[in-house]
Amino acid sequence: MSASSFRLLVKNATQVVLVCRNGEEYLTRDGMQTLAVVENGSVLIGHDGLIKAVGPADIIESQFKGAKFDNVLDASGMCVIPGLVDAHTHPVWAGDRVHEFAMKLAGATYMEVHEAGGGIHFTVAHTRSATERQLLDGLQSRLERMMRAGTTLVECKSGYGLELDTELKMLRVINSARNSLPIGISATYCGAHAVPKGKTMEEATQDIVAVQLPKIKTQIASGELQVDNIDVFCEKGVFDLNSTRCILKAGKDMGLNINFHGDELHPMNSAHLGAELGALAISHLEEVTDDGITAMAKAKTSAVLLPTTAYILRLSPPRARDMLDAGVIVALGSDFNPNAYCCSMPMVMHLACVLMKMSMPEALAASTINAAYALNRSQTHGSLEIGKQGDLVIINAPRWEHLVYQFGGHQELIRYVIIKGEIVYENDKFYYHG
Ligand SMILES: N=CN[C@@H](CCC(=O)O)C(=O)O
Ligand SMILES: [Zn+2]
Repeated sequence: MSASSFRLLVKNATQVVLVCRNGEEYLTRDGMQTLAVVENGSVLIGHDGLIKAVGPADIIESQFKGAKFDNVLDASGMCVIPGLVDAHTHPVWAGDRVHEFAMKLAGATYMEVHEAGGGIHFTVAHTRSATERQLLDGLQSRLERMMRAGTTLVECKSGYGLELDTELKMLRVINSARNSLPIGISATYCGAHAVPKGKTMEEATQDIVAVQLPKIKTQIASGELQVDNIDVFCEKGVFDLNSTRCILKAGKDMGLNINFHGDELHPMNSAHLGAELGALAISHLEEVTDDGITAMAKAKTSAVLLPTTAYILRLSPPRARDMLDAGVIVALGSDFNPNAYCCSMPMVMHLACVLMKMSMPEALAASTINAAYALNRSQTHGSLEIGKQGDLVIINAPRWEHLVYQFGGHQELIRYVIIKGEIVYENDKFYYHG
């Protein structure tokens, strides 16, 4: 091959986990059992940030003899996996809720706290009065923390404003983070995260459909905002099925992907609604019915499961095995929010394995290709294949499964995080205890 130049060569990794190798948009149960892995492999990333070659180290070495590389990382003894994708977070807010964690540990339920004016309402009050700069500072440090834990693409929701100005403020903050940090962002408008104090559900629905969405549409058209998805918290005492349908349809009509909270605390028929509307994803699903599972499998509506929430709220975990057996596309998310303060997808994968009985390959596929599918990004993210974005995590361990197995050990295990072929995090304090 003629001499050419590239941004990054990662060579001689003990394992390169491709996840899949045939351009799959997602994996269902059978495809998740044995992920595509190259032993002693290399990955080459071009100046455009895209993967140019991935495969056995000796083949890549001879194929690219004489080529120039801006950067070469010798990954001998280490493993490479695709950058992790976190398909569900609420990272823009002010005011922590550590006091509510104490209440919940003492026995209060999520809805008891919410109905007493705490929970989302507490965060809404603090987020409304925070400045855009304060919110951006908080968001940036949370996203950097996620990046250090291996996340390279993350879904970020608004939803602590519940009125036009604050929802727009949150979406602008997400936009600024997109422009100032290397991490990939999928932005979600979640103005229907709760019914604001002083309004009925019907009034809140009307405000979203007639006031908030049209304004957001104008700002998307003018290029002021980039918004990818629409979300509603479809739950008893929050938004019922009809209001949810009305809001999601209005969002879909303006080109947003439907990606909403459903069947979390009560069976709401959210899964049927998502399938009916062609939703790309429904999150939570702790209370989904068997029929709902069947409907999601048929519609290829992915299930974004959030083991941190079930763990913290001591709920029965979502039925991942039943969903996988029925052919549902299962993805994972951290659900980072003031209730579930977890920025780490490796910890989410561990919880998914232990609490939801997923295998480690299933958990990795759910945190890469399937999470990318939930965000409509699996053409560009979620696996190490030629032409996809060069987002990688290099783990200082001889098998990739250590990242899941060593619960809370990701900070020591992750050696490099790479986005578009650039090192965005280098850990020089790494070590490996076998
Ligand atoms: N369930 C609704 N929304 C969030 C919690 C948000 C909050 O409590 O602030 C969730 O996905 O867990
Ligand atoms: Zn959520």
